Amino acid sequence: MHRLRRAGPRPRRRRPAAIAGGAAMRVCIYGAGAIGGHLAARLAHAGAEVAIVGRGANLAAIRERGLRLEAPDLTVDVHPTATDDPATLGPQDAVIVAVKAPALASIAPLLPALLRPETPVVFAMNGIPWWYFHAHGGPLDGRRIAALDPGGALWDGVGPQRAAAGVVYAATTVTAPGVVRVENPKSRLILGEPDGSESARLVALARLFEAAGLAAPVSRRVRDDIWTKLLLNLATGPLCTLAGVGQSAIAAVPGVRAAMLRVLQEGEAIARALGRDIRVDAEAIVTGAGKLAHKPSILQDYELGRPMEIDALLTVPLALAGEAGVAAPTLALVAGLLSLRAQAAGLYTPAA
Ligand SMILES: NC(=O)C1=CN([C@@H]2O[C@H](COP(=O)(O)OP(=O)(O)OC[C@H]3O[C@@H](n4cnc5c(N)ncnc54)[C@H](OP(=O)(O)O)[C@@H]3O)[C@@H](O)[C@H]2O)C=CC1
Ligand SMILES: CC(C)(CO)C(=O)C(=O)O
Repeated sequence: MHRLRRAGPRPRRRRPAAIAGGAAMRVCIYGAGAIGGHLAARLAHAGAEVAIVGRGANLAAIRERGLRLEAPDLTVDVHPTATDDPATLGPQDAVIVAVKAPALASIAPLLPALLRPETPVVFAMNGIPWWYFHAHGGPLDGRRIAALDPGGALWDGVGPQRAAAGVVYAATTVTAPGVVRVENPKSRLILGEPDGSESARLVALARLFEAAGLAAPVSRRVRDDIWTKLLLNLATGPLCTLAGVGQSAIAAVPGVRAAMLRVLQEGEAIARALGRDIRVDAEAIVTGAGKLAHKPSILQDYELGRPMEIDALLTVPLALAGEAGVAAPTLALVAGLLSLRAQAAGLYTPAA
């Protein structure tokens, strides 16, 4: 039994989605930190068959005491299957990867043990994904991004045809091993296929998350969603990390707020030059970000001495801006400073 403590009125317990044949959908969450822990806890609480691949102190705590989610709408302790060896879990109906981008190369060889020929792999991560140009169409179709998939381990070993996007809106922190706190009241996981189809595999997964109390729309234009989310990361992550404070603190300083607005405008121009149909309300985004004390995950990484997602969040978007002939001087400045700081801390090595 899960121990429950809920904030607010008791939500209706929904039945988990089922796959063809009536069996419960087996989902593996690879990487049980802030985002993976949040997703796994909701699924487990809703009764889905969820297993976690984790490591270290976090895994030890989940095995010993279970996983605790503290979200505005739900506080719950769950006890999902948790392991450091994906081979012990066997093939899944869906895999959700929620590690930081620099960890992808090391997990790539271990993912196939979780896969049947039809198993989708959702990368619930920030930034430009390694598969971005798969099914993109146009002259860039099928282009690989070496900085995000060194040696092609994911493209060749997992395959872009399995890949799907997971765009996460949830300001989340691991506050202690096995304990995940979500700050914003309305979390969201936008799912999307690279080819824009509303596939049965994502619709089934979306139903599962919706049943678990997490909004999970399936987007037909998920690259637009990837960029819209990335703009928020660009406006918050680097400046918070340079200042060593959370979002509300930077947004309260007029000069920094102005830089956040400029970064959003530059990011939007890059996205539009790449064909994305997005138009953001920069003022509203900065105001919204400034309401949360949240330390962006890239700052969390810096403070905890973990490899930082500089390539997926900054280097690759800036390289794409350069190719598209879009000037992004403010973004280049904050990215350059952050890169230097990350290199000095031994948390990032630029590609040669
Ligand atoms: N936190 C947030 O608010 C948000 C984060 N995101 C994005 O979501 C993605 C995940 O971020 P987040 O959850 O914050 O990151 P965390 O660092 O909190 O979680 C990642 C987890 O993966 C584990 N991990 C890394 N490598 C392996 C491995 N080889 N085997 C097993 N487990 C492994 C890490 O273990 P260890 O701790 O030992 O490194 C950690 O527990 C990132 O792309 C991030 O940018 C998106 C929206 C919001
Ligand atoms: C919550 C948000 C948007 C903060 O920048 C994020 O994605 C992160 O922490 O990485």
